[in-house]
Amino acid sequence: MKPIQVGLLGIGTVGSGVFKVLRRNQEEIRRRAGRGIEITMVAVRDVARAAEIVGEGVAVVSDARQVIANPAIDIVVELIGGYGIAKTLVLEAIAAGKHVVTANKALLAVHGSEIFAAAQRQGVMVAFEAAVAGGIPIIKALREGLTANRIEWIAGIINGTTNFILSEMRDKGLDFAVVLKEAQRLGYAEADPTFDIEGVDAAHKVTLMSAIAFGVPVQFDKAYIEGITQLAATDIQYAEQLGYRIKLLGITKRTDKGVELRVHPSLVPAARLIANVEGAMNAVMVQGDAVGTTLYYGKGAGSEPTASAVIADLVDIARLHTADPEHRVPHLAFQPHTLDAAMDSLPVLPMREVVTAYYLRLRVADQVGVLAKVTGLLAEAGISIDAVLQREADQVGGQEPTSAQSPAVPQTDLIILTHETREGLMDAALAQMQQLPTVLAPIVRIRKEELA
Ligand SMILES: NC(=O)C1=CN([C@@H]2O[C@H](COP(=O)(O)OP(=O)(O)OC[C@H]3O[C@@H](n4cnc5c(N)ncnc54)[C@H](O)[C@@H]3O)[C@@H](O)[C@H]2O)C=CC1
Ligand SMILES: N[C@@H](CC=O)C(=O)O
Repeated sequence: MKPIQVGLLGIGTVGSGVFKVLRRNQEEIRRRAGRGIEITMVAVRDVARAAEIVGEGVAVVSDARQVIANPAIDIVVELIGGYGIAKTLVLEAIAAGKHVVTANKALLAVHGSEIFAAAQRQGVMVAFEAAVAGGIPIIKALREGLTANRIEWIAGIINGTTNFILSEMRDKGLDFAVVLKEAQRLGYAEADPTFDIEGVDAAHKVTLMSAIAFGVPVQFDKAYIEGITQLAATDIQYAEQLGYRIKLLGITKRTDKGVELRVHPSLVPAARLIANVEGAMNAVMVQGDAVGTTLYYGKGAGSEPTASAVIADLVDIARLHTADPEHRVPHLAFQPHTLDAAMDSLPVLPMREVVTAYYLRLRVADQVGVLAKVTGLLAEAGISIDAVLQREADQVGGQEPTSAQSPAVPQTDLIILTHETREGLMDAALAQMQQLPTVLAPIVRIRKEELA
């Protein structure tokens, strides 16, 4: 059988990895796919540089539309990134009857419904294993391996840049800005690192997993997103003293009222495997009713790890493209006509309806009765306390007094762990606590997940 012909749009970090791995492992890949898979055309901004990577025998062009228009190309691989030109090109490739592989989580999280619907109409596949957790085959696991299960929840470390930053801040006591620069130097961070550190990249990924897990459309606009830029080294150290690590988690959970879809820093018990995922590594926990808890671990970014996922998609398409479209694995795991109806019974919940536990840190005046006032307000709100810790304000260092603080007032940090409560109740209690004259700085609130 003649080889499948692939056109690459973009040959940067991921594209060059795809090219190298496909060439290095071509014989094994051919035996798996049942036919060869060859990159025959590449579109890129810097044609001369790309020509050096691909060598002779591969056409390198600067206009991506030449790839899409080439009738010999069976699969278009979009590795440009972003929502702009990438969206136009993906839709044009679909309209031209090409199968598409993409690593672009931003594009699919925001415009997935439109893109999957267009692909459905054209009878082509849009494969995106590399879009979530890089080299970890989590899309395949959720869509196929766990297909017997009613998925209960997913919690993942799905952004390598932020996990690297949190690990380095904890281990080496380094500042946020220093570690971010290093993450950029190592190629983990997105072109605009704001997406990484503000939690947007993780929200793109958890949005895709949520849709596949619960059979609902992709709904990035309803995700709650909080990054790590406000996180103080003080809290990382207090969490450690209490037996927890702070991780940026992407969480999606099925509840009686709907689906939680959120990204924020979370305290996780230090004994959990996921709490020990360090550096730029990713890990995803999935809880299914039949299988129980499963954990998937590996490299979530980088040239060859991400290429591994892109090529797995190419092999899938090589195997499946001759099947009737209705006999292929649905893009979002569930049959497309069922997605909108499921949204009615499983709406994405507003953050005030989310139920979770909390870590609170209050910088307070070290006076008689302060603790009683604070715990009294929590009790009035019906919020149960799990543990209280008091530490001298300068004991872990790292926090300057705010302008509201008088250096003459002895200060202390109250650290409170609560049991689970509704976020709306916690918001109201925090607003009241913040009004107390003995509370000297903005209260720190970090959510806490037991993940058991
Ligand atoms: N770098 C990583 O580790 C991972 C990246 N991804 C995703 O993979 C995609 C690609 O990422 P990278 O390879 O890191 O990006 P990159 O910035 O290294 O490469 C982008 C490539 O697109 C080309 N390009 C830009 N505009 C173009 C246009 N109009 N026509 C043709 N080519 C054009 C550039 O010349 C470059 O070759 C993004 O969606 C990213 O989010 C996903 C997982 C991991
Ligand atoms: N910037 C991302 C790269 C992969 O998606 C990350 O840090 O995980």
